Formats: sequence, structure tokens, C-alpha cells
Amino acid sequence: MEGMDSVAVMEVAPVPDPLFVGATPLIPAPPESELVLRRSARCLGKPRVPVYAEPEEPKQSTGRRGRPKKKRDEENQDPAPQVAAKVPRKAAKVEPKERKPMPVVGPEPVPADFTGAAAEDDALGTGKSAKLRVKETLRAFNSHYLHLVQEEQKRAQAVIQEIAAKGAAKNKDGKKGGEGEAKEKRPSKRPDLKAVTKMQENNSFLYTEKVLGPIPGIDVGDQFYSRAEMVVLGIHSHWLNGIDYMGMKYQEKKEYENFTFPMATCIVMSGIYEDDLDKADEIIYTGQGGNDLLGNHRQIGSQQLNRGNLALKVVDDWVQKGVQGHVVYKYKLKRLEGQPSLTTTEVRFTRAEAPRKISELPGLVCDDISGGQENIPIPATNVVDDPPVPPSGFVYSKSLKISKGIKIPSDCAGCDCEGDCANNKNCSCAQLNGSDLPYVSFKNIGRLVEPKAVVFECGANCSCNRNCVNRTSQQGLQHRLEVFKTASKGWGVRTWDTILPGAPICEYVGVLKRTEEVDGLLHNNYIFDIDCLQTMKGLDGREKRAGSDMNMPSLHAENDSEAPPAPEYCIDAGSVGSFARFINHSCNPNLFVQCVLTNHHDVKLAKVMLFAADTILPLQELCYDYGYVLNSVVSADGEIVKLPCCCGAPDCRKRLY
Ligand SMILES: C[S@@+](CC[C@H](N)C(=O)[O-])C[C@H]1O[C@@H](n2cnc3c(N)ncnc32)[C@H](O)[C@@H]1O
Repeated sequence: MEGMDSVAVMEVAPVPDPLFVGATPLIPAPPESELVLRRSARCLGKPRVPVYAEPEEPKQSTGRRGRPKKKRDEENQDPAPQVAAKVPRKAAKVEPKERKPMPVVGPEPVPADFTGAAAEDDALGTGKSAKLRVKETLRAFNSHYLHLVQEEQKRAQAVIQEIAAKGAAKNKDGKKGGEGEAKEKRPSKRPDLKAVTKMQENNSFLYTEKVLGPIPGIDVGDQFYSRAEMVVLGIHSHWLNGIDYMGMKYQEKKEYENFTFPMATCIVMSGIYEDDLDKADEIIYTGQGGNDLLGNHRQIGSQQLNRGNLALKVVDDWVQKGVQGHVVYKYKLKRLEGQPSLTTTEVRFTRAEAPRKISELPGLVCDDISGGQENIPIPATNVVDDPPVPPSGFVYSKSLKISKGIKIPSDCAGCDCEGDCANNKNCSCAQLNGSDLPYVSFKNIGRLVEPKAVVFECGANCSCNRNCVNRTSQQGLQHRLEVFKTASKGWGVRTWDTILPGAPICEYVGVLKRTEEVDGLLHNNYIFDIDCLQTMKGLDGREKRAGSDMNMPSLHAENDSEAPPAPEYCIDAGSVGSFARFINHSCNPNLFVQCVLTNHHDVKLAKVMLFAADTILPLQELCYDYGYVLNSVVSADGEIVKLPCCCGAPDCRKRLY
């Protein structure tokens, strides 16, 4: 059963790789091949915004997270949106008629002021930066996707159970049946395609017009996890075709009167054409058609000079016999001058180079800051200080320490499932979560379907096994991470692995204390208030979470009041903590905070977990929104303490507090 589950997910899970060069809308194509999913993308467009644009050195100060008393400062809510550089794209022309061999055609100049319909950073007038809108669109897609995966897993489970039951009955009669039959019979569904359709129905695609030239919010070097993501952003509208283009109807539009159509807006290089040549800065691209699409890279037929193959305007093109002897059209593309360098030597394999060996890391100051406590070692590097020093002043602990006088209850009833609760549709822990389990399982790692008011996990009183998907936050470190010294935020944490939305990162651990114990403490930047009630209620600028209106009688009584009291407990990671204490704040974060309950139902003492909000690529820094209320940090002499934010996000609020 477990194997069957993961097959269902693997069939539908998009896996990284290709490239694009422009933008487009979508006509949702029917599912054509699983191979489409074996792709991701990187774009060639306008120059990249630096990842760490860190304005100034922050002052050391005091404060703690999640103590919302006032509304956020208006002035810091809404920073001026960035305007994207207008970088006109060069284009070259290919005549739309059969030629053998095709002549070399020079570039057709694009009018100097032409930057495409969506070139302004806030062309949609949302008041949000284009980067943020890209992120929000991807989050919406991933949210649909995870819900649909959950739906599909449940459906598959039901089919398996039904067929297994039939099989058992048949076996009784001496006939064949059971799981093997289920594997054969269960039709494959594509949650990613369904998610795209949902977004199209809701008009939630980011860009719905095809664009020539740079696309706001998309930079050279950006990576996408799947074709579906590119479709909902409006970068490339096809599931399968490598070339997306503007057809002849654009010829009639005034703004395009100087152009020759069809004209390509975006290509995807997926690695399935054996005749492609990929040198990152120069690509020899094979036109579309004639591939058997089985992932074995084989060309089984000749290509036609039509549709997308007519639309590419490139520095050179020709027709030749491919490796299998079939006619293929070839296009030479070169990167525009002045674009930032790429992190890989091939376009289609886009994973940034994560270091292979800890010992070879530049600036290595510690092989494993956890001293062997975590599942995976966490090295620390420092290329900022001279001499380089390791992080110090704390004792590593991967679990929460409890202050004297605080008792964590362990009184709640558990479920009586066998094995994994995902296989029991009547699991009592699933009921606590609203009916479905909060997680779906991918390759035996749980992913949280959506941020929730609170997550009820299986705990000590449950009879399911230790690997049950509803114990996802208890499985320890799942990804290779590095603690590194940043230029202006002190230490930070980055990943070496691709982390997918909803994946667990860590628990925020330290010493569990009463907040009154730490009130007035100066110079402790590592205190985390347990403020689930605020999160659940969606107070002080926070987003209201799914499940916050649910009738959860087991939750603490304060949950019912409109204005919950200030948090009673906090986690102090000042002197004891894990790598979580090094995770910095960002106004545009890639992690989110999630309260989790396991052995009791007192939200005042909930576990504080961090989960991935987005696809986080290798070498990206992990960060979450500390959620400080501006002007809420006050010094002993009554002065408001301010800390500038150095997160570098286009929508940065400029201050942490
Ligand atoms: C929990 S610690 C994070 C780890 C910290 N960087 C360190 O070196 O230990 C929080 C402190 O890190 C710094 N910090 C975190 N995010 C920051 C940001 N976006 N801008 C400036 N400073 C930041 C601030 O000094 C903050 O009080």
C-alpha cells in the first residue's frame, strides 16, 4: 500500500529542469505525457535583483517575536514598488517558408522603446512588487497542487482498498486479484494539471498576455520546479511543446506592425531532444516534433517547418539530419550580452551547485554545529570575518528544554490506527484536524498541505507507527543545511537541497519559559513567543489560518475570546538552541511558522515549527517573518528601539521593529 501511494505521487510530482526566454498565457492542454513533468526552468530575461541587497549594518538590540499589541506602521506596510529595468530583447527573423538548408538570418531590431506589454514592475497596479506577485502566484498554485495531491492520494487509497477487498474475496475462491491488480487498474491523475485548470478558472494566472522581452518579476537565473508553474505565471503556455509563440493574429495589432509573425515568446529546453546542444551561454536548440516523448531522447520522425518551428527568431538556423537520420530544424541561441553569469554550465540542469564535501567548503569553521545530534551534519562557514570565527555563546540542543516549574501536559487521547494513519479514513487525529490529515506524503517525507491554525499530530498516546505521516514534525532534520555568516545580519542558515513547499524544516527549540521571566531582558535576540492564538485569529496583520473557525473544544478557552491574552510562554534560544536560532527574518520569507500539538491540546504550550512556504533552491537562505509589531520594542528608559531590516526583499518593510 505504501509503495502504491508513493507511485501515485511520483507520477504527478514535477521534477526539475529546462529554460525559457519569454512569456505567455495559457490554453490548458490535456495531459499528454508524464515526461513533461521531468522538467523545471530557468529564464533568460532582465538582470537579476541581487539576493542579498543589504542596506546597512543592524544595531544590536533587544526584542522578541510575536508580541503583537498594535497595528503595523502604515508607512512601513507599503513600500514603493520597484520598477524593472527596461531591457529590450533582440530578435532575429526566420522566413515562414520551407528552405533547405535554411540561410543564416541576421537579427531584426526591436524598437528601442519596446519592452512588452507587462514590462513595468507594477504593470498590474496591485501595489505589490512583481517579485512578490510571482511568489504569491506560485504559492497559490502549490496550495491547489497539495490539496489535489491529497485528494488524489485519498482516491487512490480508496481504489486500492476496494480492489484489495475484491481480491481477497476472489482469492478465497482461488482467483487472482488484490494490490497487483490495483496498481494496474488505478488510472493516473495529474494534480499539477488540475491545479492549473483551477487557477485558470479563478483567473489567477499572473500574466495572461503573451509578452516579447523581459517579464516583470522574472530574472535571469530564476528557476521553476515544473512546467505547470511556468504556465500559471504566464511564461510558457504549453505542457508539451517546447516552443511557445505568438501566431499570425498578432500581425493585425498596431503595436506589432513592424514584426513578422509567428514569433516565439518562450522556449523550454527539457533534455528530451537528443539533437540539442547545451552550453549555457550558447544553445543549439532542436525544433519541435518527431520525438517519441518516452524520455529515451529518441527522435522517431522528421520535423515539419510549421507552428513553433517557424516562430523562432535566432542568430542562426539550419536544417539537418539528426542522430537518428530524421530531418530536424536547428536554432542557435546566444545569451544577451551583459546578463549575469549562470550558476551552471548547462541550461537544462538548473540546480545550483551545492558543495559536495563539507571539508571543501570555503570558510569552513565547524564541521557540524550540532555535534552529531542532528540526522545530518550542519557545517558552519564564515567568509566575512577575519580571522573567521565559528558561531559561539550557546549550547546546541535539538530538543526543547523545559524550565523548572513548567509542566507539559500529556493527557490527550490518541488514535488507534495501525501503521500509517493515512491508511485509515476514520483516524481520530485526522478528525481533530478537520477530517483530513494535515500532511501528504512524498517519498516518505510529509508535506503540510496548507498553513493551519494549529496542526494536531499523532503523539505518545497514538498507536500508529513512528513513521506515520501525521508525525511529520517529529522526524528530525530532512535536508542538508549550512550555517553561514552573512554580511549584515550576523549568522544565517541556507539549504544545499531543493526544499519543496510544505516540507518541515525544524522546531524552534531553546528553553521553554514563562514570558514574565524574560520580560525586561535586554540583548536577547532569540526569544520566540508562543502566540498561536494571535495567528489563529489572524490578528495584527497576520493572515487568518485555515481551521481557525473550527469548533475545537479541546483547545484552550482563550481561543474563544476576540482578543486573546498576551502569550504566557516563550522559547528562549539565547543560551541553548539549535540551528533554528540562526534563521533570519525576511519581509518576503520562504518559511512560515506553524503551531503543532502532539501529546496535549494546550495551544499556549504548542510546539513552534517552521515549514517551507515556497520551493527553496540550493544555496538560498532560509527565512521567516518574525512578525514583530513596529514600535513594540521599548528600552528600559522607555525609548522605542528600532532595528533596520536587511532582508533585501523588494517589499521590505525596512524595519524588523
Ligand atoms: C534569532 S537571531 C537570528 C540569527 C542571528 N543572525 C545571529 O547571528 O545569531 C535574530 C537577530 O538576527 C538579526 N537579524 C535577523 N534578520 C535580520 C534582518 N532581516 N535584518 C537585520 N538583522 C536581522 C537581528 O540582529 C535579530 O535580532
